[in-house]
Amino acid sequence: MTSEHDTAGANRRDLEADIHTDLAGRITYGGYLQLDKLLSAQQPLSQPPHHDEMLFIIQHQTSELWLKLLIHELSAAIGHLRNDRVWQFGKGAARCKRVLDQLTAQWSVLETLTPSEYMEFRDVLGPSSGFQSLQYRTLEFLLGNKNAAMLKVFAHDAAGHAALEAVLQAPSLYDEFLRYLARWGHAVPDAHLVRDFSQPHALDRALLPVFERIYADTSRYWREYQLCEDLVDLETQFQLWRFRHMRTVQRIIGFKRGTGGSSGVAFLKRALELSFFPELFEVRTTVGPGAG
Ligand code: HEM
Ligand SMILES: N[C@@H](CC(=O)c1ccccc1NC=O)C(=O)O
Repeated sequence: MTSEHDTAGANRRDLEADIHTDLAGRITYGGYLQLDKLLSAQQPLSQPPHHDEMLFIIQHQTSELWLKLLIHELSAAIGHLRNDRVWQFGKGAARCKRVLDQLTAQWSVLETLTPSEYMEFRDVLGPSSGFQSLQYRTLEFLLGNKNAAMLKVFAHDAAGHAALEAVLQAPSLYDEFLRYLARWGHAVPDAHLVRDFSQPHALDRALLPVFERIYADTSRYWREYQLCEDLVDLETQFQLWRFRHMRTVQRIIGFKRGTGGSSGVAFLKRALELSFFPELFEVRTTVGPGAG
C-alpha cells in the first residue's frame, strides 16, 4: 500500500504542509542567531590561505563562545551564593561543569594539527596569544586566580582593562563561599571575610578545622559538603583544560617559546601547580580518624 506520506521507498522526506516557508520580514534561524556576523568572522591571515588556519580560528572562536557562557553562568552562580540561594548555585555550577567538559574535549580536534602544518602559518599570528584572552583572564579571576600583573596586556583596550580590573577587585567564588560559611555559623577567620580581594587566596591552615568539621559529618553539613564538592569539581575540570592545553602545545610546538613571549610549555606547566580552593584539597589529607 502506498500513500502521499509513504516516501520511504523514495528515500526522501517531504515537507509537511504547515511548515513555514514565507519568512520575509519574520524572525528566522539565521537572523536570530546573527549568523551573517558569526560566519563572516573566520578570516585566515595566511596568503594564500593555509587550509589548517580555519581549524585554528574556529577552535579559538568556539572556545571563546563557551568561555562567554561560563562567565555568564559563573557570575550568576556567585550572585546566588552571595544571597544564600544554594539550590540555584548548584544548578549553575552543574552547567559550568558540563561546559568545561566541552572545552576540554575539544582539544582533541586541535590535536589533529601537525607541527609542520602549524609552523606553515604560525608567523601570521605575530605577538598575539591566548595569554591576551580577556574572557579567559576574567574566568581565572572569578575563580580566584587573581594577579594584577595580568592586566598589563590589556593596556591597549581601555574598556576591557576596566572590566577586568573590576573583576580583580571583586570577591571571587571562594571569597563568597567563605562568607557564606561564616553566615551559617562556621568559624571562618575574619581575615578571609574582609580583605583585599585583588590578592589571590593562599592556603591558610587556620581554615582547615572548618572543612574538617564539614567533611567529618557530611550528613549534618550536607549543604556545605555539596557546595565544597561543586568547587572541587570545578577546579578539577579547570585543571583538566589547562593540562590538555599544555599537552596540545607540547605536541604541536614542543619547547619553542610562545608567540606571547613566554617560555612556552614551561610557563603553562607552572599554572598546573596553582589551586583556587587549596583547603578543599588539603582537607582530604587531614580529615578523619588517624589523619594529621
Ligand atoms: C596550536 C595551538 C596552540 C598553541 C601552540 C598554544 C600555545 C600557547 C602558549 C605557548 C602560551 C603561553 C603564552 C605565550 O607565550 O604565548 C599559551 C597561552 C594561552 N593559550 Fe594557547 N596555544 C594554542 C591553542 C590555544 C587555544 C585553542 C586556546 C583556546 C582559547 C588557547 C588559550 C590560551 C590561553 C587562555 C593562554 C593563557 C594561559 C595562562 O595564562 O596560563 N590556546 N598558549
Ligand atoms: N601562543 C601560540 C599562538 C597561539 O596559540 C595563539 C595565537 C593567537 C591567538 C590565540 C592563540 N592561542 C593560544 O595561545 C604559539 O606560541 O604558537
